[in-house]
Amino acid sequence: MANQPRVLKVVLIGDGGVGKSSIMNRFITGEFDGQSYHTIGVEFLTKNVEVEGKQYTLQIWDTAGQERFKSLRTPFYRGADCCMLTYAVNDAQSFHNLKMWKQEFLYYADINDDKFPFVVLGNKVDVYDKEVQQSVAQNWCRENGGYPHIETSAKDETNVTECFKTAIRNTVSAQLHQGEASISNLTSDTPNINLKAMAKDKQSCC
Ligand SMILES: Nc1nc2c(ncn2[C@@H]2O[C@H](COP(=O)(O)OP(=O)(O)OP(=O)(O)O)[C@@H](O)[C@H]2O)c(=O)[nH]1
Repeated sequence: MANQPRVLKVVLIGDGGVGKSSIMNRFITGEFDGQSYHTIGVEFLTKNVEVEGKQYTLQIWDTAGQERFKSLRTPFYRGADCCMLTYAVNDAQSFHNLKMWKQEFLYYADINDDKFPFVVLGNKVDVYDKEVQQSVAQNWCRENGGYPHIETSAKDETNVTECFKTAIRNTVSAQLHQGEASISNLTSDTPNINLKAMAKDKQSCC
């Protein structure tokens, strides 16, 4: 059981057309399709990934970004371990909409915790008509919760594997901190149990 890969549910959200499906497909199949097909509802694929000597099964949920599919995508936010807020670097509006996406996710995932492990992706970094500078996006991430920010290209494969590995590291670290925070809330008269070690064990189970 200890060697079973840990399953992590990662949800990709962001405006229609920013490249969510392309990022997922590039990561899973290694291929890129220049055609545009709007996702209807959600699709999910899995992939086993090793990070720092540990095995994870990433369950990647690609959601439809178009407003008309809102009711189809939001039921799938619950139970997410991590959320990738995605914009396209050549589409400033998709970057401005990240705040709305974050709120939608927290509301429908029923999460109050602002420390939820979001990762922000600026996709299509291969294009020449960049509208969102990296420093601007990094500032937004810093001011909105200290989220990792990664510029990706599903087209030329820039940082595609790296962004999912960052998602894993960030999720594991956030869950570990949550475990430690709940431990520190317990009274100190539990002397015979190493609670911190238990929280760490929990990371490698299920
Ligand atoms: N230049 C470039 N184009 C990309 C990149 N990623 C995706 N595209 C193109 O952008 C378009 C939209 O990509 P999708 O992956 O369908 O976007 P999406 O975010 O899944 O869109 P919805 O399903 O509507 O939410 C397609 O024509 C892709 O080929 C990229 O990294 N660089």
